[in-house]
Amino acid sequence: MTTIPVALGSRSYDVVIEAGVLARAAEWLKPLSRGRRMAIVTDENVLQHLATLQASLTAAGVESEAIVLPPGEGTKSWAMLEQLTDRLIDLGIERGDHVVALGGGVIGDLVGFACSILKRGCGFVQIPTTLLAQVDSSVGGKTAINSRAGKNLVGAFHQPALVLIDPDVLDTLPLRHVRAGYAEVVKYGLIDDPAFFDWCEANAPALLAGDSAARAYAIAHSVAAKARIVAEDERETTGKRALLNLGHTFGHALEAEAGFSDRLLHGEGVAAGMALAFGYSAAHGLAPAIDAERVAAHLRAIGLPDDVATAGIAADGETLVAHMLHDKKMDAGTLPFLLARGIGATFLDTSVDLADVRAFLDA
Ligand SMILES: NC(=O)c1ccc[n+]([C@@H]2O[C@H](COP(=O)([O-])OP(=O)(O)OC[C@H]3O[C@@H](n4cnc5c(N)ncnc54)[C@H](O)[C@@H]3O)[C@@H](O)[C@H]2O)c1
Ligand SMILES: O=C(O)C(=O)C[C@@H](O)[C@H](O)[C@H](O)COP(=O)(O)O
Ligand SMILES: [Zn+2]
Repeated sequence: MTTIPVALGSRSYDVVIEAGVLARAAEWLKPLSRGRRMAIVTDENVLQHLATLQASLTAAGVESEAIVLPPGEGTKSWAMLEQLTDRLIDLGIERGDHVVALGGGVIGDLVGFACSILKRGCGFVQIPTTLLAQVDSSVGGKTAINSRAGKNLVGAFHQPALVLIDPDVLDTLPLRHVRAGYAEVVKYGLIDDPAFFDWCEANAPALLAGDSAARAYAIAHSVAAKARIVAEDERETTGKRALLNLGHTFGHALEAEAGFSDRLLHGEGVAAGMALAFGYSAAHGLAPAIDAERVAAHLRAIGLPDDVATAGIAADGETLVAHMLHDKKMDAGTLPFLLARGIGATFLDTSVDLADVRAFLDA
């Protein structure tokens, strides 16, 4: 068992990683249940793992009630937020209770946000069931739904009380979603850890094939990287946490163009966005062209998009930049970009001219 603390003072919590931990989840959840019925929120594709979780709770004498939502990015919506909060209120959830989010980043983001506003804030636990959620979204307390105008535009910082990661649940995850989650894994190498990028190049095939050692290493390494960054800059105010946004300004614009649908998964948008950020950096003499090509080649080799066209998007630079103006990093009318000086050397550039970005995207 690996336990990684997220050090945030009174909001600190542990990320517990162990194969098979879902079947023992009650060991951690029973003390949080206060002898009361626990609400578990999940989606229709996670029912097998819901059964394992509920069996563990039942065996420990903890009652639970499942709320099963439709799968997909469309669930991060006002309509689902309303439905979910009404249901939690009907169940009598109190501030001192902990709601369990069992699912991918969609369920985690929605449940976390619902819990941030329910009775002005109740507790929640993340039990992530996708690679993306295990390496990224379950840790750090960013919660949100999408608005008509863009990605994650309505949300809150609300930390979970605990994150329980069972890598074995990934055995049922379709390969397309494993690949999409991998984009957020390789992101940590590109941000500030070139040795981890080397590891990714060597081990991505094993990881994608479900090799348990590669999977365990990638999850623990990613969680440790995210925990370190979040502990330094919980609310993205110093520029440190913004590094986790590498590829996201481009990626969210591509996702918006795809209508936040299965046409382009979040991780796929991030992959294309990271390749674009490196391409832009190289085109402007900031990073060696060979690094940008190495990043794009790696993403292509494992079947992820590496530009606008391979992301399946036909929009021009002007359209994509218009989406970017909703980016949450906007500051007094300026949009800072995550660019790179090379692999493992990402930085926040506040001097990017959007006309250059338009021209780069059109080229
Ligand atoms: N809060 C954060 O810090 C953060 C970080 C990264 C991404 N995100 C958000 O996360 C979301 C994407 O998350 P995601 O990629 O997990 O998508 P997702 O939650 O839609 O899950 C992907 C698909 O896998 C299914 N699924 C989940 N677990 C499964 C399992 N074990 N077996 C079989 N099917 C399973 C789901 O039903 C869904 O169809 C985006 O909305 C993104 O914005 C948030
Ligand atoms: O945790 C963070 O900080 C991140 O930026 C992680 C990202 O992978 C994630 O997609 C996040 O939700 C994007 O943040 P946003 O502020 O651009 O919505
Ligand atoms: Zn992301």
